[in-house]
Amino acid sequence: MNAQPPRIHSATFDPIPRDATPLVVFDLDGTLVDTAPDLTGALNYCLAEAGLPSLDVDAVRPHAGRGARAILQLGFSAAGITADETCLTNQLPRFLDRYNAHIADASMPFSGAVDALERLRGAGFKLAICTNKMEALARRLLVELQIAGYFSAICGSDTFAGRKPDPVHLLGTVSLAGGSAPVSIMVGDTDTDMEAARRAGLRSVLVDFGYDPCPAAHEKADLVVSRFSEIDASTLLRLIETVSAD
Ligand SMILES: O=C(O)COP(=O)(O)O
Repeated sequence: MNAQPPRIHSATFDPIPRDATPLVVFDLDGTLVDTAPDLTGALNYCLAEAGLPSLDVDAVRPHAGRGARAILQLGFSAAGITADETCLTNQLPRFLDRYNAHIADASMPFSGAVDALERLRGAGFKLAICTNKMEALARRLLVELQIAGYFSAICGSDTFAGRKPDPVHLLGTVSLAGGSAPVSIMVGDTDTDMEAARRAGLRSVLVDFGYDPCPAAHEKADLVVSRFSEIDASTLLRLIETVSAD
């Protein structure tokens, strides 16, 4: 692959570094990969052990980007039980063990996601992951789906001192990937992602097919897309150029 990195023309758009390679930072759950089926599987395993009814994946999907504790809480409250902190803390290792062992049984990249990674890499973009999943789980999922090799950095909720929407998480990811915030774009599906981008000073793209594309997320996003085919190099470069034009 001999594609030259796209150049951002600094004569018009200072202070963007002249030779900076643009970076696209992807959220994972609900953006790049539909992880809801295996998260639901881990939840239902815990519910079955507790003698409680299972939940359908469609009931879990809107909550699937909120982390294991929130998913467990959902399952218990659907059975009419308010799970307190002790209950959640007890259930968490069971949930995570089960999820770790079945992390890619049914989870799949969203339609067009792998083509978009291929296209952007071919156009000279760097790619990274910034997820509120634990880093080890994120790495395992990406390896099992055979897409880990696309990313210059894979950063989870425990990689840095803060997690999204704390800008430390996103700026740390940009730094580890060898990128630069003014030429980096966050692609995500929730208000947490859009808020993180805003606080870190990155441009943002909201995918509206994800788990929680709420009105607040729409309001903060610089661009909203409904399919991966809309995420192409020229669209992203135009978005980057508006940084210093604002
Ligand atoms: O697991 C979570 O808490 C959410 O993960 P995400 O940041 O990839 O959406």
